[in-house]
Amino acid sequence: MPATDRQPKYKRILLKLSGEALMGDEEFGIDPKVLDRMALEIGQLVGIGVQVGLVIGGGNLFRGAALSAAGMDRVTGDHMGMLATVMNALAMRDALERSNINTRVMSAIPMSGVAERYDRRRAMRYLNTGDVVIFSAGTGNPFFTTDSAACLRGIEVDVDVVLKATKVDGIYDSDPVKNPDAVKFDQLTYDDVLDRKLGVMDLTAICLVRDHDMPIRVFNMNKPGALLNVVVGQNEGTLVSP
Ligand SMILES: Nc1ncnc2c1ncn2[C@@H]1O[C@H](COP(=O)(O)OP(=O)(O)O)[C@@H](O)[C@H]1O
Ligand SMILES: O=c1ccn([C@@H]2O[C@H](COP(=O)(O)OP(=O)(O)O)[C@@H](O)[C@H]2O)c(=O)[nH]1
Repeated sequence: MPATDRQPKYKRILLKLSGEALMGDEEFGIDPKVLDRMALEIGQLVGIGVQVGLVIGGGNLFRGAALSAAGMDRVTGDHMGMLATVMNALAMRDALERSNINTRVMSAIPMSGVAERYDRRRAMRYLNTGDVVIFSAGTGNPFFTTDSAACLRGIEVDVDVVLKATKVDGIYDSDPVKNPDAVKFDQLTYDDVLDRKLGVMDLTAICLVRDHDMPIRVFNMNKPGALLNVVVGQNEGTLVSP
């Protein structure tokens, strides 16, 4: 069925893409083919009238915790990680705009001339007009992750659901990358994720969505069409809700 014949379940979403997803088969950096594929899939959502906010990680470039383990000051490492997310956001905007999708990059760290400073009300106006808004530089603070930034921005701009796109099919009873016998869940509560210490998202992010009853769906972005399936209400991945 063409994408345009499918009715969206959500009016506004926040899609979180991990930085590593942008690497494709490379060891580091950004694979332009992956960006183009993601732009195509995001364009399908815009095409059926869904308002899309995006948060992109920075793990394909720098992670504060890894830099700190190698001897760097942690806060400096986290600043580098946040700047990495801005680079990814600029690359994604470029790919989206080449697909004729109007895109705004906002940054939690003021960066005049490169990205607009994050402003909630302005972001909501852009979303209302159908522009994709990329929220970059995480929360602007060290010691947080872009999963937390995605949940924070999603709650702030009042999305219907936070979608965490990852490289596994959902949330399992243990890490499926390490345990081939791991069993996938279709649905979990926030407390299930916390009590069972399921490592797919950091605890700060889970606590934040739990406190605000914001549903999250974890799904595999490497599966073609999965994003559209999620948005039209099909049972992809794992739903975490109250
Ligand atoms: N219980 C679990 N269910 C699903 N994935 C898990 C679980 N525990 C750990 N993971 C790992 O979490 C990763 C998803 O997080 P993601 O943010 O996409 O990656 P990263 O943290 O490497 O950027 C998966 O690739 C998977 O290996
Ligand atoms: O609010 C934030 C968000 C991110 N980061 C830093 O940016 C890096 C990249 O983000 P993340 O690890 O979440 O990216 P992903 O795993 O999604 O690629 C993190 O490791 C942190 O060092 C941060 O300090 N504060």
